Amino acid sequence: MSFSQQVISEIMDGVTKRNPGEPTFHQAVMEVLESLEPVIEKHPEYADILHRIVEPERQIIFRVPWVDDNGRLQVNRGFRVQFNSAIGPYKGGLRFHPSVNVGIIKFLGFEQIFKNSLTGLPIGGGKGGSDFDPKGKSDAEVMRFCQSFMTELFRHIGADVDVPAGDIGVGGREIGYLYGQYKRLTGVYHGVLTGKGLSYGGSLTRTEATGYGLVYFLEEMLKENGQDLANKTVVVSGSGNVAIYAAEKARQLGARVVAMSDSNGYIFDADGINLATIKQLKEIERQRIKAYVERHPSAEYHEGPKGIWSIKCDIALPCATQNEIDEESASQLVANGVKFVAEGANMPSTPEAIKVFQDNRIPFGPAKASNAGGVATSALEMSQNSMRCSWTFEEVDAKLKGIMINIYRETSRVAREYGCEDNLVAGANIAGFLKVADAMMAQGIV
Ligand SMILES: NC(=O)C1=CN([C@@H]2O[C@H](COP(=O)(O)OP(=O)(O)OC[C@H]3O[C@@H](n4cnc5c(N)ncnc54)[C@H](O)[C@@H]3O)[C@@H](O)[C@H]2O)C=CC1
Ligand SMILES: O=C(O)CCC(=O)C(=O)O
Repeated sequence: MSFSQQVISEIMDGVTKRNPGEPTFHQAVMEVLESLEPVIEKHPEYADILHRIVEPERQIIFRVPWVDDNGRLQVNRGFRVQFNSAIGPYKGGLRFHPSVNVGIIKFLGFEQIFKNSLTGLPIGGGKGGSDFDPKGKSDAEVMRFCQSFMTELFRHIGADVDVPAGDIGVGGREIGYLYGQYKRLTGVYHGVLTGKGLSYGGSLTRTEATGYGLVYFLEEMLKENGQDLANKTVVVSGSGNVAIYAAEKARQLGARVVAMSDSNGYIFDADGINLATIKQLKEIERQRIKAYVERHPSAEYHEGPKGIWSIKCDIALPCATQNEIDEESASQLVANGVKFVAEGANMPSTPEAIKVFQDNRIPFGPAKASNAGGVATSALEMSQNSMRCSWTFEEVDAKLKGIMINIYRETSRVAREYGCEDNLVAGANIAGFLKVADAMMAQGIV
């Protein structure tokens, strides 16, 4: 066993023992550590950093009591994991979903360290959320929950300390309620959350940023292979914030998006999905995707989200949730001739699925790089808040595009430098790590 393999195996053993029952966290750490083998071989001095980087600086777990519309007491659990502040204030979204537990928040917070570093902007890594399910709740219930959640969270965050944003189940409505309560508790009007409404400090383009950024990244991947999006058939899983705006940008660039999904099932529309209908159903009516076929009878609805990967396409953009593409789905995509895959969701492909894509030489954009446009634009929102100014849509969009092109180029350059040509997973993990590791070294053992 080489020195680097020994270090990695020792750290992985420690992570598994110290964090029992947290398989997604183990999965996220394993992927990064494996990528870092050539780095530790070349620079053994980084070995000590690895021991520290897998341990969050702080984990906050709290009770969130609230009263439902029937006057009954409900109690949820809240989380904020402040993972790494070496290069800037903790930054990362809040997820409200019944599946949330500390392991899920730790996997997301860990990924966020490297993603945020890749943006080139001064933001550290963090993530939070709750096992609260906003689905089926009234606006008043969501408001009371958000107010209670912030009543504890406010003492741990700040514009230069920790700046949360949205993720699954947390969109403009939730950010508004959270911000209102923060302001009420502190009396301070500053950029403590991103994804805010445009009338109270939000940035133009933040809503579109993750999806648009994903497609800007994809465009660079295509360009590198002498191709573009015109007339390509695209499958996008999910139908939330990331999926909708990835589909919108892909369509603007000439592609045909034929399928989208939610946690219940998927729709296939050979004419191309009508995004106005999806926005109406998901952003306004908060309905299931099944309702699409009532408005577009020539489209098909199928129960179960996984079947979406059996649709023949040139490009697959998983934009729903973690581990949604397993080995079987990846093999199905490859057998049906998929040519490019880029991740919009966080860790949507299992390690086995990634291996299938890589073994078949399918260009593969890993989440940390390809979905970094959302958090990058959040950092641009923080800059605008600090400067007390608002940039135009075009200005923010141009900066976002520049950042995504840069992430693609840097990721492929670093992959080449470390002998992993064309492996963007390795490139993203190494490039993201090096900046944070150098900052940690410079700041001493803290
Ligand atoms: N919102 C953002 O700016 C960013 C989000 N992400 C990631 O993107 C993914 C999606 O997040 P958002 O779009 O913000 O959330 P969202 O809450 O707006 O939408 C999530 C969508 O995924 C669907 N879904 C959930 N489980 C599913 C499954 N198993 N199969 C198919 N669909 C499923 C839901 O029905 C919903 O339509 C998550 O992995 C999130 O962590 C990553 C970077 C930034
Ligand atoms: O905009 C942000 O701060 C959060 C984005 C996020 O949660 C993510 O990149 O996964």
